Amino acid sequence: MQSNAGRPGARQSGRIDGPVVDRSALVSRAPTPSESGPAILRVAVAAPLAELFDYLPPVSPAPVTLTPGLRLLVPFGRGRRVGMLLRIASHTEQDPARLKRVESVLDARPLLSPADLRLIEWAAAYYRQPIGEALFTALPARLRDPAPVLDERIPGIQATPAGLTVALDALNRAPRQRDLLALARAAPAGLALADLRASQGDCAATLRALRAKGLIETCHLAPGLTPSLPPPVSALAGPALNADQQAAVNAILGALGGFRAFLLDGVTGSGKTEVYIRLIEAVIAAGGQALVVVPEIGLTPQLRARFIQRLPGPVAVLHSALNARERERNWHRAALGEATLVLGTRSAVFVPLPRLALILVDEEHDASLKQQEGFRYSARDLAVRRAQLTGCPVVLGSATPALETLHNARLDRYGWLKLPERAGLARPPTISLLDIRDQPLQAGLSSVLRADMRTELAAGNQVLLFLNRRGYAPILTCHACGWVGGCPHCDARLTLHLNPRKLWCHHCGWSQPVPSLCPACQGSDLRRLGQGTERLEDNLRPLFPEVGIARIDRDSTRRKGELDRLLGAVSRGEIQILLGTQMLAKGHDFPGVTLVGILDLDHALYASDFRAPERTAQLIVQVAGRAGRAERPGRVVLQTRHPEHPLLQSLLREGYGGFATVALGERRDAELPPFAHLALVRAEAPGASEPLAFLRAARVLAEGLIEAADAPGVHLLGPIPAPMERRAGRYRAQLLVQCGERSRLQRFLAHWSPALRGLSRTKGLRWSLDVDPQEML
Ligand SMILES: Nc1ncnc2c1ncn2[C@@H]1O[C@H](COP(=O)(O)OP(=O)(O)OP(=O)(O)O)[C@@H](O)[C@H]1O
Ligand SMILES: [Zn+2]
Repeated sequence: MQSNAGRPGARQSGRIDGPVVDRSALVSRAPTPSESGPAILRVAVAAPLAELFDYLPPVSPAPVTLTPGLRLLVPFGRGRRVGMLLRIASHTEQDPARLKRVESVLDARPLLSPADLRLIEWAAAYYRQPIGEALFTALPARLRDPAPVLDERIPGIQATPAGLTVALDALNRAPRQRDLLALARAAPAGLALADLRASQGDCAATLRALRAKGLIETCHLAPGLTPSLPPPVSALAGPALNADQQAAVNAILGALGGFRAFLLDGVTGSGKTEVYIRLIEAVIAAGGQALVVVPEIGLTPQLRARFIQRLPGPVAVLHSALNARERERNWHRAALGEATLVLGTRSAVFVPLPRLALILVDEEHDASLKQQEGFRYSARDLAVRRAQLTGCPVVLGSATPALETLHNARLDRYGWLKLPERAGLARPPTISLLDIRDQPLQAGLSSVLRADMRTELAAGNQVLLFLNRRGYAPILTCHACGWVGGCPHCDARLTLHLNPRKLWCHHCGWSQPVPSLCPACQGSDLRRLGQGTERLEDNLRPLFPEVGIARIDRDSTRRKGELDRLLGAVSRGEIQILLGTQMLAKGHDFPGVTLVGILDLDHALYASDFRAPERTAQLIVQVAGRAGRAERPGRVVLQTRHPEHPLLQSLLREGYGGFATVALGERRDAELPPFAHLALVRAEAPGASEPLAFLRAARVLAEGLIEAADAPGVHLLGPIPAPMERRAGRYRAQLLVQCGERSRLQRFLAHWSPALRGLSRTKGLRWSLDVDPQEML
């Protein structure tokens, strides 16, 4: 029997090939409990297991009161595992004599509060994910190991006795040193280095100089005591808000203190970020903490700088460019209530915030807010749930809201705040379609677009070219026999890259040398078909030899700090032509860009995923939105061979709102989200038949359960092979579950997902359950 069997409220969830429950974990050599009945500790173990496990308290008295949210080291199977204490009970379903004891308590105080635990438990239940997996996904990665939390003292500097007494005027010839010393003197308990860097920029050399003079020394600050620094010297006050911005700010401020969800529906360049900053200012001034969640790519240095420069710190930033220690330290500063603002990607939605008063989700339509592996949660949807549990407002901001979000706004579930106009003097860009059928192209650019580029560059403006395909050429083929370089592990072609030179699979990462002769017929006429960003860059240089050109895509920004460097060069005007993939599409504010060229999006117009039109429309509007963000008006030229395509026509005539109305109508007719709710089971195995066989069995199981779960109206579609059937050497298939009512779907999944775990599997078969899937691949 499993440790939580029969426990009221026990949760089960689907899991991927996790270890089976090891019953030996429960066989105990521990001392017999006392007569009075011991406390039973219910623990979630850091493993993909849905069950909670019961343990006895540790033998030696714990250094702290046992409270939910503490990490424990527990015997498990033949080894030990880190777990988290979730509940303290007075009895167990197990034979108490067989329970093992907790070995030790790892933390001095709970890492998660009851409210944090509630959110994570809710998420694990909703997404049918093992609780241990969900919990430890929400914590900094290092805490999966029995390591103690980081030394919480924060490295900083403080003035020495000499530094406190020296006359500041003595430093007049070194004004930076004088200013930093003045800051240090004003903070007798010391200044956190991280805050100093955030507020003053890189000041390592100045600090070294001051230290050499014996005026400052390094120190460690206790958390919770770091003073907030004044905003940096360079900071400017924000612009006066326009009427729409002010109305949005007022509506949201009026909702503080209780739950309410808002859609901030503001066209590109309408000043949504400015609205966020005013809201956060108010929250901080009232002693609260704010949480801002942004997509992977959205956390650009520019956005970080805007928040950090305008708001009194400390700001805890959480993104993938930080190393694990920096992330963990920022996590603690948030959890201890010290950071007033947390700015982070997806997993920031779980960061503990004792005084949380406002949640903002920027670019809420972005697909990267949904985690696509392991614990498959939507950070946007969890942000709304968290706001509800916390009793605070949540604001979802976008120029191209997800159809789900627009639907909620139309039904009045969300307050709908609109910023229909660009802020300041900026006007909306004009968009034109350019029919390139029969047009001679150079570097993929029509003569019209090239002429437009010359005009803008001559006027001292910047040009942005968007091409959503990285590498040199998507196809390498033999002109004699028709051989095409394909991935040996995927149903996909290999992309030719020249820097470094290789044939590369964008789906599984496989790469191989570029052949000089055709591997099939030994012919020597190998041709490169099509154009990726690498080739576009090469082709542009001879066409525009005079100007600075920068390419921004995943390859060109792989090195740490490279994206910052390139974006810096753009904003200083050292770059005139900026080309790249969708990394360029979002969030950037390039005031000098007046012309945007969209080179080739035609393939996206005919993609099979039901969300493809929505994503394509969002991409076009977002890319177009990079044009004309300051005084100079912007133009967008979209090259296409399908100028009559309805999506392009509706976008052009009626903008994103018009497109969305049509798209929502189509979703209603097809009974797709937001008019129905989906769950997707994916299975993959080394052979083609196994995943389909597993999913057929899953379907039979489901058909038998729909009635038992009292979930009529749950429909099963499939199984079918995935659109790309073979990937990384494995065959993939999927089974879709659809239901008009979310609660019914949940009821069905509650029965089905534990049953799925009992299905027999062939060796090497893996499966996963994705609730509210975003990608159907
Ligand atoms: N009230 C205002 N008056 C003048 N300028 C403003 C005002 N509000 C914002 N701006 C400026 O307008 C520009 C665009 O603002 P912001 O980047 O906040 O827009 P956004 O809506 O977040 O854009 P996007 O969704 O396209 O990323 C910025 O340079 C910002 O400083
Ligand atoms: Zn591959």
